Amino acid sequence: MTEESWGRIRNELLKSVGKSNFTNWIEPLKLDTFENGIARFEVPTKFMRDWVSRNFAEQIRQHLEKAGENVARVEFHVPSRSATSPAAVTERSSKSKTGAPRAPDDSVLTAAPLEARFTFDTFVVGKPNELAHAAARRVAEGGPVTFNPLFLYGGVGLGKTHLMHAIAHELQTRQSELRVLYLSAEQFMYRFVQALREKEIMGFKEMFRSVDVLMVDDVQFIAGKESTQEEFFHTFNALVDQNKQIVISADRAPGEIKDLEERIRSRLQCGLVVDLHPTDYELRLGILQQKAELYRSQYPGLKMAPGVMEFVAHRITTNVRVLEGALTRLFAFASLVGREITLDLVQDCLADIIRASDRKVTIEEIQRKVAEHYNIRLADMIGPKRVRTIARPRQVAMFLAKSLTTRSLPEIGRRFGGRDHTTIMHGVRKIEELKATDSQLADDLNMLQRLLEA
Ligand SMILES: Nc1ncnc2c1ncn2[C@@H]1O[C@H](COP(=O)(O)OP(=O)(O)OP(=O)(O)O)[C@@H](O)[C@H]1O
Repeated sequence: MTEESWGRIRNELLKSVGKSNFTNWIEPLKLDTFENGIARFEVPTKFMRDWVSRNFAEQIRQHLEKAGENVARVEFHVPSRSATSPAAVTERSSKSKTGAPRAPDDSVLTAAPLEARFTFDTFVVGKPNELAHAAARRVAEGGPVTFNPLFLYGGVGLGKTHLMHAIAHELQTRQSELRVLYLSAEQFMYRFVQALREKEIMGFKEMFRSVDVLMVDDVQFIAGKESTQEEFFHTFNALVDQNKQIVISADRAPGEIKDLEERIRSRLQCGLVVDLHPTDYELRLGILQQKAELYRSQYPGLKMAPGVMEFVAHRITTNVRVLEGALTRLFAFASLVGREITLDLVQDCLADIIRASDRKVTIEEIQRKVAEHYNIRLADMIGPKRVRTIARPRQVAMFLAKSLTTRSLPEIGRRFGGRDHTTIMHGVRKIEELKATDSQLADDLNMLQRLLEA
């Protein structure tokens, strides 16, 4: 391949990766050699090497191939300073040319792959995560270090990893010369053990101490692992001394991680400790709406009945990962069977998830809260009176029993003084109809639902 044909290929790449990716990542590549089907490119920094090999190598290889070059793989290497470290490599398959599985180091694990969709743009902000989001944004601005470390914690699937990747993406865009290293605590340990085994501990130390931003996910993993903790401690101190930003995440607050050395615990508490709270209804709805937008473009023509998103946001409260999984399943299922996404379809398709995440609101609780709200006697909820002032709240309670519990209509009927399931169905429909036009009723329902969920 000549410089000239590489020039043409670059033009093609510009079209496929877009202007800003091209300027950031492709333009700085210098074709070094092209021999035996291996195209070697020079990249200015290690970080860039890892980034390009993770995100663009395959595209580059395909473009070369399209242009008629017989290319088995592309490699990137940093000249001079880091010439001794292995080049990041991407291959057509995970096997090496000899057919043997690749050793882990072949692909350079200096940073774990970043998930492209974990950006600030796709992160929905609500009350439960606004502080964590603001702190992450501040770090991502890349200005002078104001708190070190930033310690993000929260339960499973609440967005810790998403925020960390978002910081890395943002820093990358703003200051591509920064060396940002993101990895899980498990990978940290893995690399440490490997360095010990291969007597490359100096290289390990040098690598970790030369980054500008270090992000370690799931730090609770190193608890109880003595020598990894020790090494982590030294790395941490060395970076803080150089005023380099550190971002840490864990599933709980530093003080609550068992078997963590006291000196590490206190270091972790030194900066800003913020938690991601469990999601609330509004945040869940926001996340669902955002994801649904994406799916709508993927599955054009698929219809969704009103109230579906609200129902899912009410009923699936476990965590965002489960919420996303539910939506994925819903769209895939609906498109497979060619049906509109209705509440019935949701109940069919997500029954297991809904059951698992059921908050166990009881019908009795619903009756009590609704009676209190409308100022009627609890006994009248299940009694025979038909006056509107009692019948309407009773229907509201029926509606909530249907939407907030997994009880069947006959079962709900039994709890409402032995009424027939058709009566319950009538009540539920009535409220469904009314709430579309009666804003007072819609507000009442919202408030009651929130009360019952609290
Ligand atoms: N506020 C949010 N907006 C949009 N998506 C979100 C939000 N919070 C979480 N998610 C999504 O939920 C999923 C789980 O999030 P993530 O992997 O960041 O969780 P985590 O807190 O790191 O969980 P774990 O403790 O299991 O590692 C991801 O797909 C992420 O994009």
